[in-house]
Amino acid sequence: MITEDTRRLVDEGIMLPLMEEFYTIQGEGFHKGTAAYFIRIGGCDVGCHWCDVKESWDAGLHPPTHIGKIIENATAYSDTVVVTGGEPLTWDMTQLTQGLKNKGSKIHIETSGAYKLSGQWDWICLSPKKKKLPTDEIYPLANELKMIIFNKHDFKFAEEQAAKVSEDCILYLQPEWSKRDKMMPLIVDYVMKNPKWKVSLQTHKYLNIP
Ligand SMILES: C[S@@+](CC[C@H](N)C(=O)[O-])C[C@H]1O[C@@H](n2cnc3c(N)ncnc32)[C@H](O)[C@@H]1O
Ligand SMILES: Nc1nc2[nH]cc(C(=O)O)c2c(=O)[nH]1
Ligand code: SF4
Ligand SMILES: [Mg+2]
Repeated sequence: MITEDTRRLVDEGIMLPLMEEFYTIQGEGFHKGTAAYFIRIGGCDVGCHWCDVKESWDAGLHPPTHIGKIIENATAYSDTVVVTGGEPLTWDMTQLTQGLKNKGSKIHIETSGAYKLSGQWDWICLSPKKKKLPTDEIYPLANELKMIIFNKHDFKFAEEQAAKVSEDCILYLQPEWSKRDKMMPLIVDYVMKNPKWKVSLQTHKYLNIP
């Protein structure tokens, strides 16, 4: 049972439901290959049927954890921190990112952008989902757009989303993991015909690391 006090601290972003934290190599997108400390915050109701961390969805399963502890752990390992989930923007990220910034961390977020943007970010990886589109405010701020390709229609959705981000936003197509053998040849073909896009692979899954 969560007390009223804990609930208030979570609402204020002083505590967050922490699913897991781990030091690894960023596997995806622009920073792939870079060592980083990952903070996975529980809670997401976007509901992607192919989500590879469904265990994260129910915030109630993940212990409310003081951000001071999260920051202490992260900064002991790495100067680059990736905040992911779940959907991290379910929560107010102001306090967590301020605390990390005070310690000089480079702070990256992996987000669907479906909820109000909070926090200060050095790098925003926006991965829009059809079921709950990003808020208008996040598109111009995204540093990379990472579209997941599960079927052929996803190329059209990817183009619609690319039309909304800034000129300098780096565009990635990433195969949905279970469909990678089927979709990868289509992605290769698409990127050669439309070279504003780049391929992103979930390289950590090939490397067998978290
Ligand atoms: C698990 S999500 C968490 C962050 C946020 N909720 C989001 O969707 O961006 C982290 C990244 O993994 C991607 N992803 C999730 N399941 C995937 C799958 N089965 N295959 C490929 N990418 C996947 C998401 O699109 C997102 O870019
Ligand atoms: N190594 C590694 N790289 C990642 N990039 C994005 C991830 C995520 O789940 O947000 C992820 C992840 O879970 N592991
Ligand atoms: S938005 Fe992210 S965490 Fe939520 S279901 Fe989709 S991929 Fe999973
Ligand atoms: Mg992942």
